[in-house]
Parts: sequence; structure tokens; C-alpha cells
Amino acid sequence: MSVFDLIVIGSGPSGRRAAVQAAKLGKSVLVVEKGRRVGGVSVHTGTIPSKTMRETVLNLTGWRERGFYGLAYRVKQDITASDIQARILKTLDHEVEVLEHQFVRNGVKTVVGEASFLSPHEIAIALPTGETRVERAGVVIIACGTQPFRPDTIPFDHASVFDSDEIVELPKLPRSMTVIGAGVIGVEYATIFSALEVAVTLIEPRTSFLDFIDKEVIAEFVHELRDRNVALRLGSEVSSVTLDAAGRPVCELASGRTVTSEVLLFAAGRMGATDKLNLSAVGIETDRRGRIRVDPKTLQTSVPHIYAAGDVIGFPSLASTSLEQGRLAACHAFGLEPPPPPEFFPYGIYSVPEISTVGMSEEEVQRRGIPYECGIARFRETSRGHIMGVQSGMMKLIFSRKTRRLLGAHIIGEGATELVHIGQAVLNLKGTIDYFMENTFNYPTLAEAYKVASLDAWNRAFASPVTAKI
Ligand SMILES: Cc1cc2nc3c(=O)[nH]c(=O)nc-3n(C[C@H](O)[C@H](O)[C@H](O)COP(=O)(O)OP(=O)(O)OC[C@H]3O[C@@H](n4cnc5c(N)ncnc54)[C@H](O)[C@@H]3O)c2cc1C
Ligand SMILES: NC(=O)c1ccc[n+]([C@@H]2O[C@H](COP(=O)([O-])OP(=O)(O)OC[C@H]3O[C@@H](n4cnc5c(N)ncnc54)[C@H](O)[C@@H]3O)[C@@H](O)[C@H]2O)c1
Repeated sequence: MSVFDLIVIGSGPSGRRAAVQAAKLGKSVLVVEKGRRVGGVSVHTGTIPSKTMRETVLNLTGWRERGFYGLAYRVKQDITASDIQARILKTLDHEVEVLEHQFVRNGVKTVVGEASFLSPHEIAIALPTGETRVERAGVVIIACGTQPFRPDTIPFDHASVFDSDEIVELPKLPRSMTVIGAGVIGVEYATIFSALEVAVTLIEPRTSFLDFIDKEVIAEFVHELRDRNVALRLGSEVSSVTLDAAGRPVCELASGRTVTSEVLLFAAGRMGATDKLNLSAVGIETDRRGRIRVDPKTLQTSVPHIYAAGDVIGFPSLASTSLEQGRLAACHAFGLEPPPPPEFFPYGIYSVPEISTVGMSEEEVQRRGIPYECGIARFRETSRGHIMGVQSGMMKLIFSRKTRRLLGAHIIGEGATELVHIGQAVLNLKGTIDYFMENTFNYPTLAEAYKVASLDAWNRAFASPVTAKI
């Protein structure tokens, strides 16, 4: 048995950042990962494979060029599941190699095995050989992430009914697909498969979806989905999922409607992967979705030397925020206190089209009673948009009428997840509409939309002859 300064359970974004940060502070670190290779859900079944699939689909279908060359334009005629797999495997190999190299050069030790608590400072590691190794540490960071929510009533068979971890290994591209759950995962996969011309039905029990996104952006998104024949069934409870004689999933809705398709993706949320950790040995409790409560400032659990970070602590459950949480936990554990994170972080939804947002939505600004004005820019009205042949895409900026400060930036369309960072910087640095009015932007770029949207808001709210500030 060795004694480490830190044991990290899980090698996803939060575990990885925590481990490297602690090693940089001169600490001895062991990362325990039950998967065959390091990287976590993020690298192997979540963020990276889904985004690689999206990129492959957009490239091979020629999606981005259709504005110019017409709807029939294709880069490759018969796209197969192995075209997508080939690119995913290559990307994952590269990601794992980079991560392994990071661990090696920082002296972080890793072991393949399933970790569970024996006592507050002792971790049992069930090795693939069947043996169990026990290690001790002064500090433990639980970075075990989540696993798909798989109710017993859904006949998962890995052939036609898949969860969100399995769908990236789909052996054959279907002609039709039902997606249950219009959360971020469901929406991303529904639109990626729809771009492959798979007939997609997206089912959601609630009457709205992605409620944290500005409603005007969602309206734009829904319009595009309908235009592409994605069948959106909002307010539809699923009564049962069964397989018909041909093995096709049949989804009965409470409304009496039936949806039959070649494959079904069940994407109704995820559960903290805490069931095997033996948390009762240390007195840490979880909620009904297996998540651990932490002090949001320090990421300590109810046991001060045991921290938790990443998806296992719940909202916002992003790779981006998990990375930051891992570093914060390691810094706090070893006496280095970074400043609190900025108030606003961006959210990127890699649907087709992509959506990205930072700051307050118009609904939130109204709820808070802040006098405001919005500015809108359409990508098709920018020169870069013309050059690229984009036919849709929109940026909405919200400014305070009183302080002139940017309150929110909401973008749908090509490049949204990159463009949002300009808005994020201005927002977190407490910038105003004057930043966009006074600064020159590269031309032609999609970023010019910031200028156009600001001019739009300024014309309406700030440009009266008495108050004009040019
Ligand atoms: C389909 C999908 C798409 C996504 N897309 C995005 C995106 O575009 N952008 C974004 O920011 N986020 C995205 N996310 C979310 C992102 O993947 C997660 O926020 C992130 O992976 C969480 O990181 P984590 O540190 O909690 O660890 P995870 O990545 O969840 O990894 C946890 C690791 O812990 C290991 N583990 C669990 N229990 C044990 C144990 N007992 N012993 C040893 N090891 C254990 C697991 O094997 C796993 O490798 C996506 C998620 C999914 C599912
Ligand atoms: N681009 C990104 O940043 C990205 C991409 C994918 C996932 N993620 C993260 O992964 C996490 C999990 O995503 P998710 O989409 O699985 O979960 P979610 O909890 O965000 O959404 C689940 C959806 O399923 C619906 N639902 C719940 N129970 C249902 C049931 N029994 N039947 C039918 N529908 C049901 C919910 O109303 C909700 O709309 C999210 O927190 C998200 O932040 C992020």
C-alpha cells in the first residue's frame, strides 16, 4: 500500500485537470480509472465522439456548401457508419495519447480498476485481473461522472434501442430514428442524424425544451427543424416502448399516437456513477439521481478532505465547467485559492445548426425587471455569410438601457460556439454597447454580427439626439 497526496477517482475532464494541477503543485497523485483507457465519458462516449460525428456528417454530406450548390450536393454519396467510426477512432486515439502524455510528463500515476471507499483515506481498487489493491491518500477527489439513466421499462438491446453512451457505436445507419428526451443530448443527436437524412422523431414530455436558452433563439431553431422535417412531439408522454415482430422499436404515446422507427435513442438524462463507490463507508450521501452535494465555493463534500467535481455534482454538467471544477478542487485541497469563477460561462449546443449562449436570456432580463433593448443580426446579411452561402443564423444581443452593459449574447448558426466567446469576454469584463460601437472588427467575418446587432440596438435605444454618444 502506498500513500499518495491525492487519489482521483475518474479520468474525465474534472479528474484530469485536478490530477495535473495537483502534480504541478508538487503532489503525488494517483488516478484510478475503471475504463480501459483514460479520458472519461467526455473522450470515449460523450463530448468528443458526438462532436466528431457531427463534424464528419457535416463534411461528408457537404452540408455547409448546400447554400451554394443546392440541396442535392454531397461530398460522398453513400455515407456509412464505418465512415463515421473511422474518424471517431482516430480522434479518440489522439485525445487519449495527449492525455497519457500529460499524465506521464507531470508524474501522475494511473491505474485501471474500479475504486471504492474502504474508509475516509483508503481506496480499494478492483483490478481487471480480479485482484484488489488498496491505496491511501490525504485527499480524495471524486470525479466519477455519470452514466445514462436506463429505466427497466425501456428494452435496451444494443441492436435497435440505445442509450446515449451506446449510440456512437451504431453499427449501421438507420433510415428512421426516434429520440426520447429533448435535452441537449437528444437535440444534438436528433439533428445530427437528421442531417444524414434519417427521418427523426424527437419526443419530449414537457411542452417546451432547452428552457435555459432564449425563447427567440429556440423559435428560430424549431423553425429550422420543421423545415427539415424533424417531427417534434412536445408535450408527449411515452406510455411504453416495445419491439415489434421485426425488432423495430414501437413507442406508444399517452396521446394514443404510435411512433415506429428502425432505431430508438433514449436520452432522458444521466445518473451520477456513485453506486459502486461505497460512499456509506465515509458517510457521504447522494440524491435520487446519484449526485453528490458539495460546497460550491470549495467543492468539498460533507467530509472535508473528500472533494467531488464534474458531472457527479450536477449542474451545469459540461466538460468545460468540469475542467475548471477539477482545478479548483485541487487548488483548494493544497492551499492555493484561485479567485471565484466569473459570473457567466458559455453554453454550447452542437446541434445542426449549433446554438451558443452566454449571460441572461430576454426572459430572465424581464424577470429581473431590468430595462433593456435587444439588437439582432442575421448571418445572411453579413458579407462573410454571403461568401459562405449561409442561409440562416442569427445573433441576438441584450443591453441594459440604464448602464448600457451587455447582458446576454445568444447565437444560432454556423460558428456560434466560437463566436460566443467575444460576448463572454465583454460580459464578464462588464463591457457596454460602446465596446461594439467603437471597435473595428475584421471584415468580412461572422463576428461582424456583433457590430450589426449592436447598431440595431443602439438605433432603437441609445441614439436619440439628446443622449447620443458617438
Ligand atoms: C453525448 C454527450 C455529449 C456531450 N457534449 C458535450 C459538449 O459538447 N460540451 C461539453 O462541455 N460537455 C458535453 N458533454 C458533457 C461532458 O461529457 C461531461 O460534462 C464531462 O464528461 C464530465 O466530466 P467528468 O469529469 O465528470 O467525468 P466523465 O467524463 O464523466 O468521466 C468519469 C470517469 O470516471 C470513471 N469512473 C466512474 N466510476 C469509477 C470508479 N468507481 N472507479 C474508477 N473510475 C470510475 C468512468 O469510467 C469515467 O471514465 C456531453 C455529454 C454527453 C453524454
Ligand atoms: N453541448 C453540450 O454542452 C452537451 C451535450 C450533451 C450533453 N451535455 C450534458 O449532458 C447532460 C445530460 O444531457 P441529457 O440531454 O441526457 O439530459 P437532460 O436532463 O438535459 O435532458 C433530458 C430530457 O429528457 C426529458 N425526460 C426526462 N425524463 C423523461 C422520460 N421518462 N421520458 C421522456 N423524456 C424524459 C427531460 O424533460 C429533458 O428534456 C446535460 O446536463 C448536459 O449539460 C452537454
